[in-house]
Amino acid sequence: MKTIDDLQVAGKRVFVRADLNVPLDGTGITDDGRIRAVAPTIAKLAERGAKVIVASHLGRPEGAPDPAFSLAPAAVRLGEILGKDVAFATDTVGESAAAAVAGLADGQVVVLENLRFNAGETSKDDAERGAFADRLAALADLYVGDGFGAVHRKHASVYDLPRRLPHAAGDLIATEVGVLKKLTEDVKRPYVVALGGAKVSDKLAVIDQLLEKADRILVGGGMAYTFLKAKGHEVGISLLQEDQVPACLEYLARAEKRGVEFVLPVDVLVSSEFPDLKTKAPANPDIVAADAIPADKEGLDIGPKTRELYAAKLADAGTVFWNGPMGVFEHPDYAGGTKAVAKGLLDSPAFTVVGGGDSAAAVRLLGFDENAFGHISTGGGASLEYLEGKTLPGLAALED
Ligand SMILES: Nc1ncnc2c1ncn2[C@@H]1O[C@H](COP(=O)(O)OP(=O)(O)OP(=O)(O)O)[C@@H](O)[C@H]1O
Ligand SMILES: O=C(O)[C@H](O)COP(=O)(O)O
Repeated sequence: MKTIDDLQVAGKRVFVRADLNVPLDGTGITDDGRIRAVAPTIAKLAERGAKVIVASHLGRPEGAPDPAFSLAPAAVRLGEILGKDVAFATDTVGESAAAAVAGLADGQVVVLENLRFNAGETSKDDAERGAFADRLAALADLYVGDGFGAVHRKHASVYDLPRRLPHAAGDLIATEVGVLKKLTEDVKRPYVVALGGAKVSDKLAVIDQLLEKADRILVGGGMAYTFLKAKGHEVGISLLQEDQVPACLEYLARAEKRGVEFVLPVDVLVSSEFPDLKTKAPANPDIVAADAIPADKEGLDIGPKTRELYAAKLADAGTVFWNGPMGVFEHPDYAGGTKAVAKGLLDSPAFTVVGGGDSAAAVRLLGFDENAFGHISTGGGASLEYLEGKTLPGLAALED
């Protein structure tokens, strides 16, 4: 993969595909880790005299503008981090973007509006995606891929655009790939993987491959309930990927056969409603055994016995990879499981990697020192798929 140092950027319009998909509380950014992570690449390009065009997705708007997913707050925050004015275009390939790019002097930066306000960005139709990539390509002379969190997506700005412009990997992608590569080549054992979070359908499949690599897999967060269901337990109104129940059964059987320790929650915190993340009003959850979730309740965090169990399972690890919060950590009543696992990582002698936008944010928001972990990856799904050994569209496009 070429790096920024291989590009002559002075005076050129350089399109930087970043991942500014940061957690928002209304319109306020609750954790700016992903913006800080890509800022050095943007600063370097600007210092070298590029006209820098930053583009990203935020959330999952459905191919049309939605103010709730505007990148405007991220542009403001990027300006604060860089210590310079950052322009903002109110569209991605329309008049505002064209005018903003045309108005850039060397060393200036513009952030375009959310790429996913355009249906072409995420389209499964190659021609539709290609047509959108053509319009993006018209804005720039060079492409720098640095949105590591999105490299597993075959999207126009990630996969099709680098095929249309001379391209290189940004410094964040280079660092991320460097660390994760080590986890695929040379892991100190026991290798423990902790999985949680909410993107269950995306992430269940990685277990298939992890069963070949990990010695122990701890499951929490929204991911746990499909496994509990597979074990024959009722999960009430918890997050459930019903169509994956047979796959989960197969994973459990294979884990046993291969001698991979597969650890599920023994107790959970439940409530009849999802907590209010804005007011953070007390949720007063109940603690129930994992095989006794009431029909009208939802599991929202791992319980105290599970926290102790997972801490013990992390204590002797040689390597830990953790993706996905153990519960709805954004609410204080459901942050305990995520806190316990974060502390378990820090207390273990292992080389620890935390992956994922929300997982990394959780670590910081819950007061842990991010520098105490071996590596905090900006990619959740992306890092998991990398560890799975998959070809990631956004990395393959940069290698070509
Ligand atoms: N039991 C649960 N039920 C519902 N949501 C949950 C549960 N446990 C965790 N979550 C939610 O999972 C979300 C994070 O999941 P996600 O899979 O997006 O992780 P991530 O670290 O951001 O990875 P990525 O970078 O791939 O998005 C949090 O917002 C958290 O509230
Ligand atoms: O948060 C992430 O994992 C990345 O920003 C990718 O977002 P996506 O899962 O909506 O494609």
